[in-house]
Amino acid sequence: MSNNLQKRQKIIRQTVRQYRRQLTWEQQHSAADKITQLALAHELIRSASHLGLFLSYDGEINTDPLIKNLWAQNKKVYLPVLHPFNHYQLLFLHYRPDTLLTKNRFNIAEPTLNVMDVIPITQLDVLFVPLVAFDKQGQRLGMGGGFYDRLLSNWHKKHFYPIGLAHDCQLVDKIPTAPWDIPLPEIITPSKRWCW
Ligand SMILES: Nc1nc2c(c(=O)[nH]1)N(C=O)[C@@H](CNc1ccc(C(=O)N[C@@H](CCC(=O)O)C(=O)O)cc1)CN2
Ligand SMILES: Nc1ncnc2c1ncn2[C@@H]1O[C@H](COP(=O)(O)OP(=O)(O)OP(=O)(O)O)[C@@H](O)[C@H]1O
Repeated sequence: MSNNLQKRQKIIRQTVRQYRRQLTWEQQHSAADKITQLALAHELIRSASHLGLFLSYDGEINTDPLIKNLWAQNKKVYLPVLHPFNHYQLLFLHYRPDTLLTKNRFNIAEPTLNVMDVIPITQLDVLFVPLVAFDKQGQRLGMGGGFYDRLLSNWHKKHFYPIGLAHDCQLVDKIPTAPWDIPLPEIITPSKRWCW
């Protein structure tokens, strides 16, 4: 990757993560409420049984209310867990109200690894994708680990439908992209559903 591209991406990450952290408790609460309502009214999500979510950190939109509503509808929720050996891979584990959580090396809560709870990514119907910034073309910039880029490559052939979740303040003019950056077909923010 060119140094210049990395630098531009780093500046966007720093700026937008700062915006996110500055959101007040009230703004966070209202944002979580709005994306939960938008998601629950979404046809594809209504018909999905197996959904990949993530547990929020560093100012990301709070997914707890959405997860609780999905559980109440008897849907199965899965969370990403860092692969123990393969540093760039995520596993998805079944998340239930009584699941034990531990902190991973990034300090993000994740289910304790138990192979019995792992689901092949191809069995997910919907994959909610975290992101740091997005633009009006649907390009996303993540935390920089390349985890979701790898999952999203050829997503059309993998059965699941990816949906980004973000605050409105995460929209930027243009994300400088690398060849492996995969645009999302949809991003839900508190104010609207962005579809491409
Ligand atoms: N909620 C949530 N879970 C997620 C992701 C995410 O973006 N959001 N990920 C999406 O891929 C994966 C974790 N990816 C990450 C990639 C890099 C850093 C990172 O650079 N963190 C530190 C610095 C490094 C460190 O502490 O060792 C930082 O905050 O700057 C964090 C997470 C899996 N789980
Ligand atoms: N499909 C891929 N195949 C091989 N390497 C990849 C792929 N996607 C990303 N990478 C590698 O991962 C690194 C990080 O990628 P990038 O900065 O685009 O991550 P990100 O989109 O911000 O993070 P994430 O996807 O985890 O949210 C890149 O420098 C690249 O080396």
